[in-house]
Amino acid sequence: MAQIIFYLKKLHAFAGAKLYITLTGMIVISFLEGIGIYLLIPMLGLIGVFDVSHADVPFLSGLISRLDQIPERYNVPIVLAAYLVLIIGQALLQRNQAIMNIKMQQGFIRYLRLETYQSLLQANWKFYLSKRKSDFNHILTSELARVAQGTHLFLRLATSLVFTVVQLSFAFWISVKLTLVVMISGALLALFSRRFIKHAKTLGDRTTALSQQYFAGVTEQFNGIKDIKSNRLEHSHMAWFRSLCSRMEHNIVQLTKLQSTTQFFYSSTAAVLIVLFVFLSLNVFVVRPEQLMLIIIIFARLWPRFTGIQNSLEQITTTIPAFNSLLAMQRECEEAREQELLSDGSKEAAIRVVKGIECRSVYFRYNPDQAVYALKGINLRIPANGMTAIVGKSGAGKSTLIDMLMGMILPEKGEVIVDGELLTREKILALRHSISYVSQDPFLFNMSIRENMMMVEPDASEEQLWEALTQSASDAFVRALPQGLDTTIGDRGIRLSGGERQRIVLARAILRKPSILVLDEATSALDTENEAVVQKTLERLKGSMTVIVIAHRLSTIRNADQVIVMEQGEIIQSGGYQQLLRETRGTFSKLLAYQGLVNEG
Ligand SMILES: Nc1ncnc2c1ncn2[C@@H]1O[C@H](COP(=O)(O)OP(=O)(O)OP(=O)(O)O)[C@@H](O)[C@H]1O
Repeated sequence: MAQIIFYLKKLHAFAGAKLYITLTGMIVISFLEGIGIYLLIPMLGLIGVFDVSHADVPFLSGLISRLDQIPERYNVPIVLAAYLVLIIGQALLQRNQAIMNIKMQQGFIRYLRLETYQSLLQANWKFYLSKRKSDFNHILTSELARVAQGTHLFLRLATSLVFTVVQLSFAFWISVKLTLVVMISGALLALFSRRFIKHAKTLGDRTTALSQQYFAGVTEQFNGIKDIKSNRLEHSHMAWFRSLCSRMEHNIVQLTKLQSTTQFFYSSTAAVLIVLFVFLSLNVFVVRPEQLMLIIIIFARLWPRFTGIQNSLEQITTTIPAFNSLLAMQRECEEAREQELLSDGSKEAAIRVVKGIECRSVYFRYNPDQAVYALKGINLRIPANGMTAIVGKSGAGKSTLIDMLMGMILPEKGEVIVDGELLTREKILALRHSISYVSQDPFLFNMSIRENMMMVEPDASEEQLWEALTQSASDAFVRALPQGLDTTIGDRGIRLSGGERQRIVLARAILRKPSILVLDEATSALDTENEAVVQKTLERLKGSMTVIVIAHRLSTIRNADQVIVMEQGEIIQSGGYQQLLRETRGTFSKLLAYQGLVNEG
């Protein structure tokens, strides 16, 4: 309930006055609907179904006596015209209401989407380390829609309640005893159907869990489709998918069964009650036929409302898990917030590193509950405008160290110092603004090469673009593409090879003229010839920017001013390339020996 109120407040903040207009509209429509039915009585009276001229029905008898004063020939047209105006007016209102409603609902979905997306973008890297990508897809698609639907259902429920209260008052006015019978029966049924609502909650939880599994599974499957196909794992994956789909189908059928069962109970009880009513009215309470007619009409209006309320409650209950997941995700994002995305797009000024970056006794663990440290007692100095290479076996902690230097993660113990000043949360973004990072599996947007590059440097000239492409050894292959720089790449365009993608991303990184260029295995897919070009470029760049390189292929780092060798989260060797080469017993020499590079030093 608390979650629904939280989102209702959000809806209120988003929709403002529109919310009240919609709610009022919903209530007015309900009223008109009620009056329309009420008008049936004089109409029936006029056509002589029964005599209502002396009817002891509140409001109606007054209306009828007024009709009596008008010449009889006008009575039928007046009542029929009133009925027409009412029903057409109501239909028109309903039309506008439906449009307004959907506008508000869709607007609210957009608002939630933007808010959630922004919270996600504002969260720090550590938050992402603990999440699956599919969780974000799931939240932003299915769960968000369910939350908006739940909020909408809640509004419908609120108007239903208002309408029910109004109708109940009418009914009380006509006959207290009979209305009490309806109410008590309704209350008993509501009590009885509590277990249905509980069951609905369980099914709702299961729906969330299953759709989360579905999203995660499908995303992972298609990420790994090459492995699946090349290893002939199609059958086992199909079996997994089939079983998940069956469970989802079963869950939905269960939900519908539950809803239909409640519907059945309400309809059957309605029939039993109507029979009981007619019997009691005629034999025990001795009610006039017009009154009985009205009571039955009101009852027929009221009972579906009870069913509707029950139904809405069940449906709202099934959406509560979605409310929980969205709220939990937003709260986590809030806790992990490292920045505020400003609507005018402004960012903090980039800082240029002039002296260097230092780590002093830095410790870091991915999981504070485990004893294993990914970084242990790291002491190092990365001089500005030089090239530092980080090497070591897989899992040694190289990427973690780079993340620390880029301010993506913060030390558990120890300090990171940039140009003599402690790297605090406040300075992280300014530091990152001065970094270009190229990963092993670089990311390119599904647009042209030009657009991909200009994204980081919107004012770049044609000359600057080509210069960056030349420096990353990409100029020749880009020229050979059908539309050169304007060729679309990615899923909808030309598919580039791993090495080509790496070079384009490297060009993009260089174009930005960062203060620090970080290459995390960024040249792993290049052939020897292209790698030599990139090496020369790095050699040239290092005078004007700080270059940090992780490389498994040690030939890449021959020009490094400093090499840092890591093992199990610690720095076990460091120094110039040539110096480490001379330390024949050191790990670096061994790594070189594995790659047959000892004599090439
Ligand atoms: N997101 C994470 N959650 C938990 N542990 C992690 C995470 N990322 C890395 N680790 C652990 O931290 C240690 C260091 O990993 P890191 O990725 O820094 O190594 P690396 O030297 O870059 O390896 P590689 O060369 O294979 O990329 C490893 O033991 C790894 O299992």
